[in-house]
Parts: sequence; structure tokens; C-alpha cells
Amino acid sequence: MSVAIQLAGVSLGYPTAGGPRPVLSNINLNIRSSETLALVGRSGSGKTTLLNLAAGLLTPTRGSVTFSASPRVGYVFQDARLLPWLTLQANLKLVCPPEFHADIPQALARVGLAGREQDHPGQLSLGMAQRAAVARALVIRPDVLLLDEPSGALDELTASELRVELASLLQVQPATTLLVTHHPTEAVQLADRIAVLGGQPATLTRLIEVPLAHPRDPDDPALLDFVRQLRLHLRQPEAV
Ligand SMILES: Nc1ncnc2c1ncn2[C@@H]1O[C@H](COP(=O)(O)OP(=O)(O)OP(=O)(O)O)[C@@H](O)[C@H]1O
Repeated sequence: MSVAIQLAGVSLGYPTAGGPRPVLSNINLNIRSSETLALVGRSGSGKTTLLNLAAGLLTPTRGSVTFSASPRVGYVFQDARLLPWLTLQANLKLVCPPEFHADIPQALARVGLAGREQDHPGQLSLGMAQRAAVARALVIRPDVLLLDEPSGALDELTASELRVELASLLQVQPATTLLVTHHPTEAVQLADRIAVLGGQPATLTRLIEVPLAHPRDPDDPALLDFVRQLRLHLRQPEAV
């Protein structure tokens, strides 16, 4: 089962000493079951806040967030957040119910970490640790997968490898996926639609369909054309 999420008239302000500071204003967004939706926008525009609202981790100040069913949520943070004193096997075990424990070796193998169950995070490169974090999110077979700049801490080559892996994992194990990214190529390579946030407080300034077949080649001229348009829109929202 995969889950659709509906955000209707969602606004959110964080409490401050001087009263609530509005971050998001009147967001209307229907996230379709099993689609990958990328959230892009300038730093501080409210992408992570929207991700946490869609996960049910934050409650809107106004409006509502509705799920088509009660979702099992997998979350990949900007950094791997593995506990250094536990093996990879134990790190994954910590987040998943017993019925998924037998799937841990396969989940690690799917991200290129076959046979590394007994390694500790300190024995991994940054890219390997981030792939372990992806395995940790996927091992529970989430209905909703949240990716908060999953390649943000990686060099470009490792990031592009992770994108290819994510694309193929999403084919094997579909989930309603929200991807926060600063990287236009990442958004266009992975997403079925791209939601652009802009302004202060942020509104949804554009919702772009990406009708290219998966898997996508980042050097495909049609994909590069989308990337160019997205960059233009991010620089000058009113000009596209
Ligand atoms: N827990 C919090 N309490 C108060 N303000 C917060 C909190 N979390 C985020 N903010 C503020 O909300 C705004 C949006 O933050 P958010 O992290 O959602 O943006 P973002 O688009 O994900 O940023 P980035 O791309 O830099 O990660 C920022 O001004 C930030 O300072």
C-alpha cells in the first residue's frame, strides 16, 4: 500500500519570543500515491518544514494534512545519523519491527553494502553511511519515504551514484516519496513532479510535471532542458 497525502490551505508559523514567525502560507498540494515529488526553493524557504508537515511530524497552524491511510514513514536525513557504537545490523534493527529483521541483509545489499552488517559506521565512507541510512529507511517498506537532501553532504560523483541507486530502488519498492533538494538535476532526474516554494512566508509558486520515462539519464537533452527551465524559475520565479 502506498499513501496519498493532501495538504489543504496549510500555513505554519514557528513560535518566537515576539509571536509566531510565519514560514509557510496557504499551501494546497495533493501528493499522489507512489509518486516522487521534489520540493525545491531557496535555503530557508520552508522545504524541510513542509516535509515534516507531510510526514505528520508537525501540525499546521492553519489548514489540514490528510492521509489516505495510516502511513508507515521512512525518513532519510541530510546526514546519515547512524549510532556509532552499533553495527549496521543493529542500527537498522533499532528502527524496525521484528518482522523486518530478516530483511536487513537484503536491504543493505540493495544499496551496495552486501556483507557489511557487522561493520560500525566509523568503518564506512560518507557515501556508504548515507546509503546505509537509505537502507534503514527502506527496510520497513515505507508507504511514505521522506528524503531531506539525501546527497547534500556528498561530493558530486558520489551524489550522482546515490541518485542512480535511489531511482532504481524506487522502481523496485515504490513509495509516495517527497524529496527535498537544492539540486535541480536531482529533482528532474528523480521526480514525477516538482513543487517550487518561494516568497516569505513561502507559497507554492509552481508545480511542474516531469513527463520523462524512468530511469532517466542525467545527460539526456530533454532532461537538461527541464533542468535549465527549473534553474531559471528558481532564479526569477516570475520570468518563466
Ligand atoms: N524549529 C524551528 N523553530 C523556529 N524556526 C524554525 C524551526 N525550524 C525552521 N525554522 C525556520 O523556518 C524557516 C524555514 O526553515 P526550513 O528548514 O524549513 O527551510 P529549508 O528550505 O528546508 O532550508 P534549507 O534549504 O537551508 O535546509 C527558516 O527561517 C528557519 O529559521
